[in-house]
This record gives sequence, structure tokens and C-alpha cells, in this order.
Amino acid sequence: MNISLEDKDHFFSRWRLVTGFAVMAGIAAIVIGVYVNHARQQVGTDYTAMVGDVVRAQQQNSQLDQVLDVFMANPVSVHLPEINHFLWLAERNLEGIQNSISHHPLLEPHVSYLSDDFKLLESQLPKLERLALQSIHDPSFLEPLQQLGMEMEVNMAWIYSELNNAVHAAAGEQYRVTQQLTRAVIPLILFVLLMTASLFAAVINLQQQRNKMHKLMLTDELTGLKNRRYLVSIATTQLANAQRQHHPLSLMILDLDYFKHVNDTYGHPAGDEVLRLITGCIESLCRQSDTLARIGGEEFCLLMPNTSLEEAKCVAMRIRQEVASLELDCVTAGLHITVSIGLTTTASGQQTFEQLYSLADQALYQAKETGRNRVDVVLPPVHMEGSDNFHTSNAEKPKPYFATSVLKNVKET
Ligand SMILES: Nc1nc2c(ncn2[C@@H]2O[C@H](COP(=O)(O)OP(=O)(O)OP(=O)(O)O)[C@@H](O)[C@H]2O)c(=O)[nH]1
Repeated sequence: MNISLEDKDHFFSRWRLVTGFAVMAGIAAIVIGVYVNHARQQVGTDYTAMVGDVVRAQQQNSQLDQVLDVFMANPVSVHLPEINHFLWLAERNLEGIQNSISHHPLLEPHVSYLSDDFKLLESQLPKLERLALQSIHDPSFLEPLQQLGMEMEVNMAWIYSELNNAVHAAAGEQYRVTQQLTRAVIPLILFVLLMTASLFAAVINLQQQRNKMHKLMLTDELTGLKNRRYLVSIATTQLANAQRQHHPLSLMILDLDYFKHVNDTYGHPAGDEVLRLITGCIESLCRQSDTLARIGGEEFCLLMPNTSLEEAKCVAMRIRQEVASLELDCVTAGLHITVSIGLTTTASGQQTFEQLYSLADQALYQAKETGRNRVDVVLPPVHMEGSDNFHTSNAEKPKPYFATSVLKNVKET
């Protein structure tokens, strides 16, 4: 198979294109993967419940104020349950908020600086309970109790306001990411579609290239006919079919006469044009089921399945006549060219393509030797003179195939 340098370059540039797309797709997939992972964490976090916890905890500041005011005005044990209830609530809220922070990994680093304040508040809660108890029996504890209450209020206000800010900032970031994701969906879909379309185009292009090369492998560039490679492959199949179905198959080799003279006199391009014209002429006389191939410079082969000797002779004579009468005025006025044809037909025996080809070639040789512009026939030994029947009884006849007894010349008058 011949692939021109241009074809090769084209072929490799396609591969470079596909590789480029694959690398781009890989990088895009990694970038998208990293971003989606980050976005998944952000979007997956529920800040709503946490905002509620923080707001509830913030409201406790005023409760502490009220509870302590009542107690300070009348420090008796009947007010202790209110203080204890506040402490229980405060402890529960503190625990809940710390728990929430540990479940929000994206928020945790932003509020880690509050850990000391949390510890301080935790230590202040039991202290407040103790001081309140002591104050019932000893009013001198009332002042430290009030002092602690104020410190706790300040501490709680600081912690919960910072937390409030952090949670709102995180929720804002979450909203931003969600918006970005929504905006990114359309370009992402377009990008994926573009990548897919480009890959499809590259693959289709490769496929077309492959088909083109395959066609080139089996086609003659000058005439557009099938070449020898194709002929051999199809002939083997058709011969097997003909033998299985007991149908005759005829084979013709056609060679232009004195074609060298055309080239020498009018030039190679004119010779090419003559080849194309004659090819078109012969093709127009063939059946759809026939295979016309160019097997050499000015040599053609016509494979005719399901065609008896008599039918093949008619076709051969018509071709010879038509070619001879074809006016090649495009080269020079009044130019005509003739063709010599060697013909053979299968017998009931098991002829191979090589054997049939050899018989047709021998017939062509005879046509050339005996004056050109004629059709000669050489048949396998089992063929009977004047009959196209296949005698399977004769299939066992010994070689040689080229026995003179089976040679038959058909020279038209
Ligand atoms: N223009 C052209 N000429 C070709 C091509 N292939 C082969 N030829 C020519 O065909 C000619 C064949 O010459 P020969 O083999 O001497 O045959 P001929 O002149 O036809 O003589 P006979 O076959 O004996 O009648 C040569 O001149 C080749 O150069 C082709 O593709 N284009």
C-alpha cells in the first residue's frame, strides 16, 4: 500500500489533535474535580440550624441579666432554681454549638481563636452556681457574684457575636459557590458538548481517512477502476460460488494495441486520456455484476460471473468493435485504437483463478501474435467444441490445461 507523505502528515496531525484534546480534557477534568469537591463540601453544609443555636445562645445574655437582678434584690433559695435553669440551658447551648462547629470543617478554622473563650465560659458556669449558693448564707458573696455575672455576659456576647459573624460569612460563601455552580453549568455543558463534538469530528475524520486509504488500496488512481489486488480477492470468491452453483464464469484479458505509439507520438498525458476514454467505453458495455479491473499499464481484466462462453464472446466482440470505432478526437482528429482480447470460461473442473488467468493470457498472446484487434479463446480441456455445457465427467481429465485440442480462435469477419 502506498501512502503519500502528505497523507502521512495528515494522519499524524489528526493523532496530535486527538492527543491534544485528550490532554485538555484531562486537565479540565482535574480542575473541575477539585472545584466540585470544594463546592460539594460547601453546599453540603447546613448552616441554618447553627444560626438558630447561635441566636438562641445570644438571647441568654438578657436572661442572665434578669435572673441575677431578681436574685440580687432578694437572695433567697427560692430563686436558685431559676439560676440553675439558666446554667443548665447555657451549658446545653454551649455544648450544642461546640458540637456544631466540629461538624462544620469549613467553619472550624475560622473560629478556632475562640476556643480559650469557650473554656473560660465553661469554667464560669459552675462558679456562678457556687457563688449564688454561698450568697444566700453570706451576702458578701453578692458582689463577686455580680462581678462574675457581668464577666460572663461580656464573654458570651463576644463569643456569640463572633460566631454569628463567622456563620453568616460561611453561609454567604456557600451562597456564592451555589451561584457560581449555577452559572458554570451552561458553559460546562457547552464545553463538554464542544469536546465531544471535536472528538467525534476527529474520529470521523480518521475513519474517513482509513476508508480512503482502503479504497486507494483497491482502486486504480488513473481510471478509477478496481486494481489487480481487488480482482484477485473477488475472483477467488466468485469462482468458489460458480463452482458450488455449477454456473459458468468467464474471464477476459484486454490489452490495447500499439499503445506505446500513442504515448510516443502524442505524449504521456494524451495516453492517460486515451486510457480513461477507453476504460469508460468498456465499462459502459459491462454488466453490474461484472468486475472490470486495470491490471497493468494498458492491460485490463473483465471477470464475468454467471456468464457462458457464448455470452462472453458476444461481450468481447462488442467491446472490440466499440473500442475500434471510438473516436479519440480529443488527442488528434481521426485517431482510433484497437484492443486484443483473450477469453476463457470455467469448465466443470476445479480451476483456480491462476489457471483461468493463465488460459486467458494465453488466448491474449495468440490474439496479439495473429494480428491484434481480435478475440481469441482458450478453454480448459473439458470444454467441447461449439458447446458451453460443463461436463463434470471430464473433470478428471489429465493436464496439461493448454492442450492444443481445446484452443479455439474467434476472429470476427
Ligand atoms: N499514458 C500512459 N501510458 C502507460 C501507462 N502505463 C503504461 N503505459 C504505456 O503503455 C505502453 C505499453 O507498451 P507495450 O507493452 O510495448 O505495448 P503496446 O505498445 O500496446 O504494444 P502491444 O501490446 O504489443 O500491441 C508503454 O509505452 C507504457 O509506457 C499509463 O498509466 N499511462
